[in-house]
Amino acid sequence: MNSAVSSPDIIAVVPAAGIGSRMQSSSPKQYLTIGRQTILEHTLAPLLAHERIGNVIVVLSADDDKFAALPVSRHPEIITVCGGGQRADSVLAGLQAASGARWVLVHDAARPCLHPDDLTRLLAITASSKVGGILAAPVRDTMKRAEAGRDAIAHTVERDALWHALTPQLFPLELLRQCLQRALQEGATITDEASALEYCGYHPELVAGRSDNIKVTRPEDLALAAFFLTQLHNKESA
Ligand SMILES: Nc1ccn([C@@H]2O[C@H](COP(=O)(O)OP(=O)(O)OP(=O)(O)O)[C@@H](O)[C@H]2O)c(=O)n1
Ligand SMILES: C[C@](O)(CO)[C@H](O)COP(=O)(O)O
Repeated sequence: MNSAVSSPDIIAVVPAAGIGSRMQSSSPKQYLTIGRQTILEHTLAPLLAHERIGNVIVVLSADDDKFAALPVSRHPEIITVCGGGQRADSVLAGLQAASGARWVLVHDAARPCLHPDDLTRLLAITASSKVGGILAAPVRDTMKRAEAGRDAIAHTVERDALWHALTPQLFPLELLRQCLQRALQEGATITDEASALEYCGYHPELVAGRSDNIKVTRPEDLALAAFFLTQLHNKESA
């Protein structure tokens, strides 16, 4: 336990209200299992274990009947709220239940392979940043823009300074709440929290993160996530 931390100054929001349609599975992907735990349990573990993170707000779909059966649902730091139609609506619902912390960390339920070193490096920006930032991975492939309406190359996209946005994403709680509310009210397309701040004119920091912090999205991602989690747990127990 780090004695320098007097009390948690970060609250976490975990959007877990999706249906996982691209996963083509019978149950929402956050409840698929890797080893002995669901993807959601793997995702929650490092957040609940971090001394700077207090409550973890898990955003569930209104008809979720699985979370309550998980032991983690009884953790004293867990709060649950109902999500909305889009991920951004779910995150905003989570923010409406967030209080008592200066910072909010938003992390996809579908990203179970978060490395503790990445979490630590992201949290370190609170010492210097007033805007916040995100874990991100520099693009490694040549990127192509398709022609409208057809799978043919229109042109190559300049990949210098091009990054994959990951999660967690970390922002001052009130700033994110205000930016997300305004962006959604004004009909902006918001696919991550940083895009709400960008919409309002801010430039969040990019914190280079590991490319094995994958979002389980398609069927082939499950085996990859299982491999990465095995690597992570072997390292932690070494
Ligand atoms: N209305 C929504 C949609 C998504 N999410 C969450 O946002 C994260 C990232 O979204 P994505 O990977 O797109 O998950 P799904 O929307 O479930 O997947 P799909 O788009 O394939 O249906 C997931 O943890 C998902 O549970 C959410 O809380 N509320
Ligand atoms: C938030 C995110 O994971 C950053 O890459 C991504 O935008 C989520 O997109 P999705 O279509 O909701 O999975």
